[in-house]
Amino acid sequence: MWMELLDIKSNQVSVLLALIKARQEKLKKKIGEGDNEENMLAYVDTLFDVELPDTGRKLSDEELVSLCSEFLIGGTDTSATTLLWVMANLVKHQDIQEKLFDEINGVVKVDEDINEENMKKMPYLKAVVLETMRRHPPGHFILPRAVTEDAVMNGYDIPKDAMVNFTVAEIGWDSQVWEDPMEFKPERFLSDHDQQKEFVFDLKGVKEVKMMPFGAGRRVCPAITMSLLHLEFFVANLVRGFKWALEDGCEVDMSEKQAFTIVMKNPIRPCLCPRIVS
Ligand code: HEM
Repeated sequence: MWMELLDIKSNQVSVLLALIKARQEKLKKKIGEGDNEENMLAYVDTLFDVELPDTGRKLSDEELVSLCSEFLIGGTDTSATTLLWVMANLVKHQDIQEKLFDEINGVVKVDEDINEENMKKMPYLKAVVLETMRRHPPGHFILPRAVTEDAVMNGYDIPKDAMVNFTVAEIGWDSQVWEDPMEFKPERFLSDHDQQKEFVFDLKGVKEVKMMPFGAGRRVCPAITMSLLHLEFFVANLVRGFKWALEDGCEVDMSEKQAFTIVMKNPIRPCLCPRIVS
């Protein structure tokens, strides 16, 4: 098992390090100066000159690989899994899919594309994505935290240096906070929605933590805004273009399976029917 893990790690290093080194060389030689691609700042570029505060040393090759793969893994599987859960719920709840389709159609003109501006006028779309993240957070734990001093919480002693984990899914399923927590009801996010203002939910838990699919505190996911935007964009386009359903007699199986994230044990195999908007 341990040898297998080391093997995977060494494969990861050999694939990513070649790309990282190629990028570093390109930057050094300033090949293609003036062309757009080279003027773009890549995530890895920001790591080359980092000096660690304690020792002043630069990041090692292995550390560069770890940081880049964290970014790639953290940014792909999470969004893909969430998208699958959204679509599964829309297939299961055809009424919700139709309501979302009507919202999109009411906002976007026939010859217009969906964009960031018109998505701001789609509170139900945002509610569908948030409800999916509450009911099916792709990660059931966030990164563990270390306790820096002895503490007492709710009568429990938490000693210094203890490791604390957060049960993300259970927080979002708490029946004292959410009515019918296991039901998929996007409307719950619209109850406080003031039509005059843009729909904002305290997802970072700044005032109170009601769910935490992106974590919380200073290590909260740095890509919240971008990933919500991506998800909303994908969902809006998929629903606008097609009616999503299963073959007659088939049912959506919402069972979960632990992979890198919590995925569908039996992913949906939907039938897509192009929507004709007139
Ligand atoms: C649905 C999409 C996503 C979900 C649910 C998600 C969730 C999370 C969670 C739970 C954490 C740990 C936060 C904590 O411990 O408090 C995290 C960290 C992180 N996420 Fe995301 N994430 C998503 C998308 C992305 C994307 C698209 C990127 C990058 C392009 C990304 C990059 C990162 C990075 C770099 C960290 C580590 C931050 C740190 O260590 O300080 N995530 N994410």
